Amino acid sequence: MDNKVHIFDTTLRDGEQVPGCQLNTIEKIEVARQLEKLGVDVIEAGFPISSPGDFNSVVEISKAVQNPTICALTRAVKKDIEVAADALKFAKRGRIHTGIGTSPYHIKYKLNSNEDEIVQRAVEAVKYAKRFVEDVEFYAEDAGRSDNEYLARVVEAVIAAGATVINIPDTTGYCLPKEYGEKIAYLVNNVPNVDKAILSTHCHNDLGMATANTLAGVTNGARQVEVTINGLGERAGNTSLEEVVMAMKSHHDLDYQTGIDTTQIMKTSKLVSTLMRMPVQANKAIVGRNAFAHSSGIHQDGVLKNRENYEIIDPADVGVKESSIVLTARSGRAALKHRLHVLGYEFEGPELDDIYNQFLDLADKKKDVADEDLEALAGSEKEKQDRSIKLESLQVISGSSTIPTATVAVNFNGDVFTETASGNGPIDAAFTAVKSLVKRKVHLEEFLIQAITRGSDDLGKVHVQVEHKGHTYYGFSANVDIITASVEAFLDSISKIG
Ligand SMILES: CC(=O)SCCNC(=O)CCNC(=O)[C@H](O)C(C)(C)COP(=O)(O)OP(=O)(O)OC[C@H]1O[C@@H](n2cnc3c(N)ncnc32)[C@H](O)[C@@H]1OP(=O)(O)O
Ligand SMILES: CC(C)C(=O)C(=O)O
Ligand SMILES: [Mg+2]
Repeated sequence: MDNKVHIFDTTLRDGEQVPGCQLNTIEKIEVARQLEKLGVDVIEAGFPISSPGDFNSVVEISKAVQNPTICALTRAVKKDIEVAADALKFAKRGRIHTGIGTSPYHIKYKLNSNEDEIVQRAVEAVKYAKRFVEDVEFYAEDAGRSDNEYLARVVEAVIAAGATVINIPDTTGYCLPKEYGEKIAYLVNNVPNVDKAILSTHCHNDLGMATANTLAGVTNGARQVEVTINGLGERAGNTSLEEVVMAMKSHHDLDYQTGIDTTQIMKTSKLVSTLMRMPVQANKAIVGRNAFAHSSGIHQDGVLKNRENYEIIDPADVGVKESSIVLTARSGRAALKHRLHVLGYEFEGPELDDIYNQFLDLADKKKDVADEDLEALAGSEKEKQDRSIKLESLQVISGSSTIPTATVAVNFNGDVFTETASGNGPIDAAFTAVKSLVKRKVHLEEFLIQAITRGSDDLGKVHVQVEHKGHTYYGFSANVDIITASVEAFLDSISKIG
């Protein structure tokens, strides 16, 4: 069997079903172009019958993207199929993805039907789609909870009707990896015409097993995986593209190939997160902020001796510049000594013990220790003063009928400078003022505001990530005033630039 695994990205369809993640056509084109750079084989661009906007997006993505196949979703309904075919008319390679539920739940309670009728509707839908396009994918919705024998009957019938790809969705994320793998194996072994089509996985993450199930599907014969960037998707999400691709790449022994340029992963993740306004959790595999950050002493010591002691992926392989070592009260001498060395200070033996103890005192009081804190500990004249950059005062004007304006006063080592700026919101205005005050070229890479509880009187926690001369710096603050917290976090990140 061919070891090429086709990557079918459904960020713009299943991912876009997430509340609050809807994108307009221009945004969808931007994502589609980035998915093309990433090297996906298929882009599921939308569900054209669902709204004029989604129809239009499929049309425009078909025009904008050349290499991937463009796929449009339908129910097993003639009108859906006609509209999908119309939306795909500009696609270089168009695919209609049609299907129907095959589990007892769906057949009886959702579709008010019976097994024989569902086979007939499935076959009719595939034949009808074939009138418009050569490439027809069939999904057996809720295949995860469908009886394998019945599923095999449906699959055989739709392949005979012309389906080129057969999607076996674990729609409710119910299956265990062994169970899902056995389902694929059952189809491989019991559908006589299975070699005429590609089997596809489409797993949901309700029990946190989407990636494991997808890989179980592949090892048992599936050669297309349906995935989304950052694992976005209905409810708990879909299998995340980055996890499956990197699992296959890391396990060379499996010998699977994809067309993905993995160095584009981080860029794609950030674009989707920003446009869909959906922050990536810090500990998300591959693309989370902490995925390549080492914060405890034993790990830091190990990584400094040999990166591979604690890293199974080279960060550069997924487009992350470098892994980071965060100095906290859980750090040890090795990490401190290394950072001091980078800053130009050499400490050994009792001197290192001494500065390490001072460092621990400071680290117990702070969340993480910045370079200038270390410089102060190391005795640099320049840094003997207090912390170098502090917010002195902040005043913002904002509202529905005014241009948001911010006046920010920042204390640089005792000297206070003030700047006023406007922006598309109060935070943008304040950040613009800060940027012109600090006179450093910083690029805001990530900005995340979170409320800990749900009350309107809650503290706003802000994380900021900025890039300066190829290096990344993190800032953090918490305040009941989210604009103040944002500016403080921004200044915190800037203050860490050496
Ligand atoms: C597992 C998935 O992710 S499936 C994709 C989910 N995505 C979406 O649903 C987004 C797009 N959906 C929509 O815009 C709308 O639901 C539409 C346009 C498809 C249909 O809208 P409406 O006609 O108002 O129907 P409504 O959404 O209320 O109900 C769905 C109908 O489709 C039927 N249906 C559901 N799936 C299928 C299917 N695969 N094939 C045939 N009929 C189906 C349901 O049984 C129901 O029919 P009924 O009204 O006769 O009981
Ligand atoms: C429409 C199908 C493919 C789906 O998203 C699912 O079953 O989860
Ligand atoms: Mg789905």
